[in-house]
Amino acid sequence: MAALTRVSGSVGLISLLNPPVNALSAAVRQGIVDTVRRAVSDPQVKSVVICGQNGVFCGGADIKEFGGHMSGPPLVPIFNTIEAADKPVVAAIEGSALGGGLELALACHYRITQSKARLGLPEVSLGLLPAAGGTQRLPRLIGVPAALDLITTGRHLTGAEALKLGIVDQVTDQNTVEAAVKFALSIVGQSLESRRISTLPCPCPADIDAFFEGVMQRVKKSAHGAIAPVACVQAVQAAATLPFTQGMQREQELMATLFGSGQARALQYCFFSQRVVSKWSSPSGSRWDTSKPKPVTKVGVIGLGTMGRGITVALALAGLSVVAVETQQQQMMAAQHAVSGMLERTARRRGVSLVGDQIRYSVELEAVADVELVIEAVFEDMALKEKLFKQLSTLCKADTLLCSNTSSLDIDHLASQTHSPQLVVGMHFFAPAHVMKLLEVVYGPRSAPQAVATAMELGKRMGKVSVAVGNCSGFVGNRMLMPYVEEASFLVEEGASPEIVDRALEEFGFPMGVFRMSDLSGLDVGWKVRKARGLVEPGQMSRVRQGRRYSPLGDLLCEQGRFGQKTGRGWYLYDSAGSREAQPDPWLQSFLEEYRARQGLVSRRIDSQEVLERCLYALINEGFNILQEGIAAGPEDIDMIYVFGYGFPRHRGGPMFYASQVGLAQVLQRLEHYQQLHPDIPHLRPSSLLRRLVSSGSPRIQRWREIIRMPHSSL
Ligand SMILES: CCCCCC/C=C/CC(=O)SCCNC(=O)CCNC(=O)[C@H](O)C(C)(C)COP(=O)(O)OP(=O)(O)OC[C@H]1O[C@@H](n2cnc3c(N)ncnc32)[C@H](O)[C@@H]1OP(=O)(O)O
Repeated sequence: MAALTRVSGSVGLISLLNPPVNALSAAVRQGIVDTVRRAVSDPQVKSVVICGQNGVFCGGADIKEFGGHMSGPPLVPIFNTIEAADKPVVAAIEGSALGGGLELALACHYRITQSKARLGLPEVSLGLLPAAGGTQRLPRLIGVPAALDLITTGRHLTGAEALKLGIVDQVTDQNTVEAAVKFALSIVGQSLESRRISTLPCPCPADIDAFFEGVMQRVKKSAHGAIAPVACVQAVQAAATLPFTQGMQREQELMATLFGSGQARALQYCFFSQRVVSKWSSPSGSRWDTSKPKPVTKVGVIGLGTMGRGITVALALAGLSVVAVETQQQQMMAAQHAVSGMLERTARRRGVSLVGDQIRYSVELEAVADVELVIEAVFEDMALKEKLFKQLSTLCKADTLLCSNTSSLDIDHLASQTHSPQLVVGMHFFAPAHVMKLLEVVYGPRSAPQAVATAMELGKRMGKVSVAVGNCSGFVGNRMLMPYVEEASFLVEEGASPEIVDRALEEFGFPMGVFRMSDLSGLDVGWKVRKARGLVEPGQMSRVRQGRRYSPLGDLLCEQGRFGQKTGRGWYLYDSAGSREAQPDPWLQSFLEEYRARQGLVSRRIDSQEVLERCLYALINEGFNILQEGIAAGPEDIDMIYVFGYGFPRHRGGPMFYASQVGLAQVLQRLEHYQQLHPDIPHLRPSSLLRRLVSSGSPRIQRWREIIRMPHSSL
């Protein structure tokens, strides 16, 4: 798991051998212990280089080991031994040096890196902190503010950025290991005193207490209840205020509280789930590993409203040629202007340079005749989309993939308008499309495996987490959102205020509660959908529609012109149209009182437990229905959709993982309880899959797929 060879006469070359990322498994750690001992005691070895096999230095601790019993030598003494060695040790960083991988490099006396290598301490995104000395060595090397930024965000740096910050000593575009060996030969005999980071003083800001107080406030605010970022700050504070050995003790104590936490389990589940969803499969038997994506270089985007603009930017940033079509000249010009600005801002933020002339604008649909894939992003109007798909099917090349960005309309129906329904899939982006990481790829029963594979691959090229899902109204994300949003409105009818509902959800970890989110996206959006479904009865207050409970509150607000932030009034009051500062609205309070009185509803006190249970369990219950119907292949798919598309707190793992943490029997029992109280709300009726899982002993979430696939009686 680690090999020692002697190269260039006197350099001991230690290679980590654990593909694909040379994670520090027990065997690798033992390998490092053995090879370092041999290299240090071999009189013919004058200096040492540590590298990783296959162009990757080290992806950090082996995350797969975290769930079980940890055995093998611990990292901290290994790294201390390396640092204390009396022969120079040089890290040769290629590919990645992340987490424990970077901590290993920090224990070495010198670091040489490939310019494109990725370096970072991403432990915080796994619910942990860099507990093999990372929180103590990095601040000593680059100063407290820069170390705090890297450790609390977990962001990756390129080799070139790492050089600027002083994390590495040299960057090369040549063979990194050869450069490191050459360097190792050149430093034999030099003093190592100043190279042992643990012995360096920690460069600190002037008023250290005030500094950490400010940092802690900012970190807590953006953590939304995640505990790891807070522990990271505490650990770095220890580096700034304590000697190294005591700082290390503090690091270990903080790590101990994080390591066994539910949040760490949830975040590590997210890490693996993100990879699971890329290995998609569909009920027709098509799969990621047997379906080859079609090469795509040129994409057409039709409709340059908010979504079309964002999609155009995302495609261009991924290096694709884009033909952007908007039928009205004036709207096209406005879109062109907006896209240029978005591209410039995003490129600046990401530190990438723009490639010119990637986007061609046109008012003619024929402009997309030679593209390999079209993404339609026109209004959510089935008649308009039908017409467009018919036209595209005639004018595009016979093998062009036709994709729709619809958020809820029937993909099969759109496919049926074309000559080649197998080439039609949904590509459902989330606003703003160049920022949000989620892409729902929607397949129908006739979609070709290659069409799904191509859309998934295109999403990946755009840096998205692509999740393949089946076709149904609202697909996965919006279908589950309906009961969640409806429950929130029912709670307000029953006595809660929008503030009470939002506070409970925000304390749970959502960046915004239902009502603040609705005000941001516009109440008219849901109004339009409800109208299309025949649910809206203007001026009417009836609370039963289409045979089930309905809340007309949202419709009544829209009828008053209260569309949310854009009109300065919605569920909240804003200083002016477009302002973001939500204030409780006394008008809304009296409106609700009057509404309840007219409905004969007696307002009652609703606590945050009820808010969370009714909103979240209704959402989760719909998730179980979706799994049962095979619309999502597994709970990981749903969880990644909610984490990346709907702001579900990542440290809760996603709704299905959260349900597994709460306990499926508990979720079932509470749903049964609420269903008894509200028999007119169908989405509180427990899903039969939930019942089946509970009667199977509530297995671990990783086993749900087996149970879902098992034949069962519907009784
Ligand atoms: C109580 C004391 C305990 C002490 C514990 C000490 C703590 C140490 C802290 C750590 O080091 S935690 C780990 C920190 N490292 C990371 O977070 C890196 C995670 N990996 C990545 O970001 C990426 O994988 C990569 C390294 C940048 C490579 O990306 P790429 O896109 O090239 O490949 P992937 O598809 O992501 O990964 C390929 C394959 O490898 C698996 N994998 C990656 N990293 C790890 C890892 N650290 N441990 C175990 N497995 C890892 C990944 O799951 C993929 O597997 P698959 O089966 O092919 O899907």
